[in-house]
Amino acid sequence: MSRFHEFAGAEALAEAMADRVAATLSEAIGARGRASIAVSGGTTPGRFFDALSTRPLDWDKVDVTLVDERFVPFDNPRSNHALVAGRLLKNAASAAHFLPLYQPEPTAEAAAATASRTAGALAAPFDVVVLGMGGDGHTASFFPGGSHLSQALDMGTDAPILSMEADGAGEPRLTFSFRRLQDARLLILHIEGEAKRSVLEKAQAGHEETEMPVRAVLRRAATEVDIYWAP
Ligand SMILES: O=C(O)[C@H](O)[C@@H](O)[C@H](O)[C@H](O)COP(=O)(O)O
Repeated sequence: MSRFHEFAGAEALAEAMADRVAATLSEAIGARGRASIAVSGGTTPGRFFDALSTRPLDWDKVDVTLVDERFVPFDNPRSNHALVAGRLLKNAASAAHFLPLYQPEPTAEAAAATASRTAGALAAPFDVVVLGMGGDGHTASFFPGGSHLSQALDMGTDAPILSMEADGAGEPRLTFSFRRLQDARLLILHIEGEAKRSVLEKAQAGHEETEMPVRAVLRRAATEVDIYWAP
């Protein structure tokens, strides 16, 4: 199930989504003393990060991590950590505690195992998960044809973080599993543009998850998905 939130433009979406996420994080801190959020990288979330970074809350009680990461170090322009450091972990949000997925290990598999003991050890469920979606219907690093796709989508998978390789992914990836993302207290899918709306409609019209892995989130996430969209 999902709820569709349409906005006139990207700025209005970013402000509304930042308000909703900030309220959820503050509520979590009030209820449990800390809050956790896993965010996606890519080109879509920048405005949202800028807006969220200004929201007044007890950021020193917020654990921030990534839904997925490219297997590259911080100084690589493809790094999602670098994106979050530059666009989110500033202003009020500079006080947040960030847990990276990338680890300086010889392989992505070894990095996934190490990250599973650090970022992956954050208490489940996340308070907030923000997903993006690619034109091929991937979300997180659940890519069609991915090397560990079935394991990543399997609710029986214990490992919180897995490596993933796929033709459409570029470098090897590190990704939280579907199981660790799907029950977030607030589960958002953030997409923008007409092309992505068409991809979403195609995903909603079918059921084969290996073809469009975002379908796993749309069809069987424990939490109802809040879809945020602007043209
Ligand atoms: O590491 C990543 O790239 C993201 O986590 C990925 O899942 C992203 O959300 C989609 O690929 C959409 O990316 P765009 O926002 O660039 O379209």
